[in-house]
Amino acid sequence: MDEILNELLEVRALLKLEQDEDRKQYQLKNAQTTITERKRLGICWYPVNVIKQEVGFGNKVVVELERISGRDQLHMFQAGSSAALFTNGDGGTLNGVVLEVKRNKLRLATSKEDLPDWVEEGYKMGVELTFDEVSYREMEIALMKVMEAEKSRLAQLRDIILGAEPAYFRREKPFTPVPFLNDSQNAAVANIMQAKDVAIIHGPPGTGKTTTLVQAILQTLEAGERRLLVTAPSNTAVDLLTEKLAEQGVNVIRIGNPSRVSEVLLEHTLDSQVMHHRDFRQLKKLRKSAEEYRTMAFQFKRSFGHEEREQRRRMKEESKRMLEQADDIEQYITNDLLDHVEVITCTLVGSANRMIRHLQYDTVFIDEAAQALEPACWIPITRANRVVLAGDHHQLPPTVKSLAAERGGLARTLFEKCIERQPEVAVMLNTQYRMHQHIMGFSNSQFYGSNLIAHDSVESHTLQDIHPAFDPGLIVEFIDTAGCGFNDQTIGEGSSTANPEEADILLKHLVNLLTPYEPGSDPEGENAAPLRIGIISPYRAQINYLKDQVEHQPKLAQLLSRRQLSVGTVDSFQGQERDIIYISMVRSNPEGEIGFLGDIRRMNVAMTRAKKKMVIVGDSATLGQHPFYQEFLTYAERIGAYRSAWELISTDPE
Ligand SMILES: Nc1ncnc2c1ncn2[C@@H]1O[C@H](COP(=O)(O)OP(=O)(O)OP(=O)(O)O)[C@@H](O)[C@H]1O
Repeated sequence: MDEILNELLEVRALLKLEQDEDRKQYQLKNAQTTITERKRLGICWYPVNVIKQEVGFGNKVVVELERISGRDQLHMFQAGSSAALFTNGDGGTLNGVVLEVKRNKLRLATSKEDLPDWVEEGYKMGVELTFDEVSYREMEIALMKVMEAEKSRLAQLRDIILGAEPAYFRREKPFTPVPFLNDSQNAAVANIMQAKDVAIIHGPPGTGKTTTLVQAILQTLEAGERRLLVTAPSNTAVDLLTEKLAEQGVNVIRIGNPSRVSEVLLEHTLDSQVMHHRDFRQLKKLRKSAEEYRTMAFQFKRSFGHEEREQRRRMKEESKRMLEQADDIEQYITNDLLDHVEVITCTLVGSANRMIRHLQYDTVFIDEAAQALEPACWIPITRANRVVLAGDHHQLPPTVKSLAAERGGLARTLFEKCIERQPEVAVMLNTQYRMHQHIMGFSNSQFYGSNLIAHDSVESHTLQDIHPAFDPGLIVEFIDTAGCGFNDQTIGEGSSTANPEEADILLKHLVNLLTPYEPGSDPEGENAAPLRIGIISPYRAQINYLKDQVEHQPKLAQLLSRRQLSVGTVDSFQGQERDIIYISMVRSNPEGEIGFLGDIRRMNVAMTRAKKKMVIVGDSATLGQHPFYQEFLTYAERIGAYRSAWELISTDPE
């Protein structure tokens, strides 16, 4: 027991380090720069005008701001960001959360029921992003709850998930397989239905993890559980699940701000559900009257006499009284909705949102659990009777900014701990629907114990299936630049690395491959989709170079503008797939220095994005000094994927 408490104390200490580092990086970027610089960085708009004020949830004022200078410049504001309105008139600031951003306007939900006087007094104002302390505070609260739990359900879940107590399953419980799921997917759903405490879906690339998770949620509802929480660390994943559940006719409410605007998502936000409630009209009427009183009150400016000030005070009070009443009605509507809902969806931190933080759930589902910080996972678990985790601990771990926290193990997830200490709670999905068997082969042997199988529909598919003009050729190619005299170069004070010559070889190969293909000539049909290509590199400087060069190749530029070609970091491709993937390894030096190519989980993500063709360009002499890449080279030779870059160089007309 003490061991578990010590472990949690350690996690708490690491989280503190991370918070300090995160804040430090934020402050460095923000506070030590001038307003002009902050504007340039896209974290500040200045000056802005208040073009509208209204009353939002909890009687707090929502202001709509419009930027006056720097219009249409790129910026970092997005729904959900913490931001503050500020003035250098009297140095005031007003904290809030961004609700919505539209080109040069944004709506800020402030933390106050009344705007401070400086807003009305004609000072120049700006709005800027602030450091997000809320997430850290919620993680800290959750960790404390977990550590303090005794003889409660939370205490049991903590001990089971962290491996100190066995997990219990009702294996005798009958389960009817879902007809369109494969055997391992059905086994994962059955495992969830029979689990009393915790179950894990381990979903390697392309194995239908989302499909399986959605079916598990439907089955759980069918079995009579009411009110489930479905969460993930990222808004994108939460949005996807919300849409899929809504599609299945589930009564679902999305708490928090969706990351994109879609009809289905908007319809399922709490705000929208409140608006469609039968008692909403009453609420609206009260808010409107309150607004009228406020407007009247503001007609009495400070400079007027005692009588007017008194009037202003009375009207503001009346307005406040009405708003309180409106708030009660809103609370009633919200409770009514949350009492009857089947599934609530939100991010991990969002599960501590004040609208739902008091709720308990029969089952909490956490998707992308292998990418979430442990303390963030505890936030929803403190509200759970049962927990289901889904993810793949062989793909990207969560990002940790503090080197000390990372070294201390903060990137080690709850998913990883649980699957290692309680392997029997997990079922691995073993059939993948993405990669040709040669593309799957290496990752399969390195990470999945060779237990993955390529489904019949993909195991031998080739580019010819997309377009008859393609030569089926090799499915996997390793283009070896060893001996070509290339060298990687450090860019920007050691922060990134590039290898332009390697990039040129890569693009030359791609242009050759695409010779028989005319953009826009893709076969038409119900399931036909245009060819899609991805170029991945772990290094930002290399990506910048590649992007620049792509613009100079007419066909590639055309594909880029048709969104059939994308160039990006490994992280930007997580969860995605392309027909063709090129990977630029960059590292090429006599010291065998491979930098963060040594992060093999990141490389596993890169190597499992391709469906029909994967081309890796790199220097075998440098890469081969690392055992993982040495094995890759052996694999490439075994399947006949090895080629020397000389073949490409010698076909150069120059
Ligand atoms: N049982 C199945 N039969 C046929 N196709 C399936 C099956 N399960 C999943 N698929 C297909 O596999 C693809 C991936 O499914 P899904 O999006 O659920 O996967 P995922 O595991 O969440 O993906 P990722 O690897 O990005 O995490 C989809 O095109 C889906 O239609």
